Amino acid sequence: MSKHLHVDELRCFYNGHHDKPVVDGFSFAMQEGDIACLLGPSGCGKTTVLRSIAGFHSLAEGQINLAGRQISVPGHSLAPEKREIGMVFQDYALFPHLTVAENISFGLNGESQQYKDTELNRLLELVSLHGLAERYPHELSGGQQQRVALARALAPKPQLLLLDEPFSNLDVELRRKLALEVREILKQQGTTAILVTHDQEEAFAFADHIGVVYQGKIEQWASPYELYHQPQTRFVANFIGRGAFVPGIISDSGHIDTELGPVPCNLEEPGGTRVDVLLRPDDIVANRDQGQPAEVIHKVFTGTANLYTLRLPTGSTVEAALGSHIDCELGEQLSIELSADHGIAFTL
Ligand SMILES: Nc1ncnc2c1ncn2[C@@H]1O[C@H](COP(=O)(O)OP(=O)(O)OP(=O)(O)O)[C@@H](O)[C@H]1O
Repeated sequence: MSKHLHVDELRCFYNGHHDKPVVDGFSFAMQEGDIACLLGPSGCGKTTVLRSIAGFHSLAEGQINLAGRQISVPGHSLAPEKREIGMVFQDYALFPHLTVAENISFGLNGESQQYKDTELNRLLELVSLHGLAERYPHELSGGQQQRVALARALAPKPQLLLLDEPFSNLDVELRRKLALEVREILKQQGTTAILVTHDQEEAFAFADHIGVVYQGKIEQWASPYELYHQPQTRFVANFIGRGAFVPGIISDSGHIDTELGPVPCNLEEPGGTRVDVLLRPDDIVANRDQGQPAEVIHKVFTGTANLYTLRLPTGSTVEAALGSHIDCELGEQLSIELSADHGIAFTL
């Protein structure tokens, strides 16, 4: 099946900075109805890619195709309003002097009155704002305003919806809740969407596929599960989830020997190869009788668990999420062992 969106080898510059591209060799593709996320640290180029897809930034190289149409190539860019792309921004961008109903209807301009009325009701229902149609934006909470912005963006039935940090003005709890709610709405509509964020939990809750972006490129394009369990680069391993690297050596029997014991090997390198192994906090468990000593150097209580940073006898540190009933103070020794069912290692 041919993909709905193709982003091919994008290269982008900003005026006056022609020596160094901010986006370089950037590619991904999406099926219709897919929800993706571009996740990466500040300044890595996420917004530039989103703006290129929306038609606000021209390409130096590469091309973008949406729903069988070429919408951007160097020297030619289809006007943003002709792309059939909807956008939701961080700052809601609602018209302050228009009611909720009028704001949403704005996305239905050019349609017959009967169609407008039916669609408006459907959209109000969809974003659970039925009772608030006559309110003005300043009479709504941040979460409600963002639902209006979403309904307005969905009204023209866009081929693609772009969401640029749409939840970041909201408090953490509401952010997670709204991310899940919006995902449900998009899935219900079959809308293809791309979210840009640097919030990993939000990306995990929202997206089917995540592109981890670093220095203007996609480091890895994968499901949240794969990114966490099979990171393909050190950057992804570090950036996604928690954990720490410890040194290891690949044994002749195909394991990796570490100072905490053997870990299954994910690499096809010969015995004797030196590697760094990523240990996640849930790879380490307490074992009072047969464990190995580790000194508590940092501790965060997270409710269900204590997240410990532990120093091993060689000086390496690891993180361990241990049940909150295991309550040790800084400087105390814990007895731990490895319980990793797969390894994540990188050659030196
Ligand atoms: N108008 C501009 N002129 C020059 N350089 C720019 C401009 N806008 C962005 N940049 C630079 O381009 C790079 C990528 O910026 P971009 O906004 O795409 O990153 P981002 O990943 O979206 O970051 P953030 O998460 O902070 O929004 C950065 O180094 C930034 O400083």
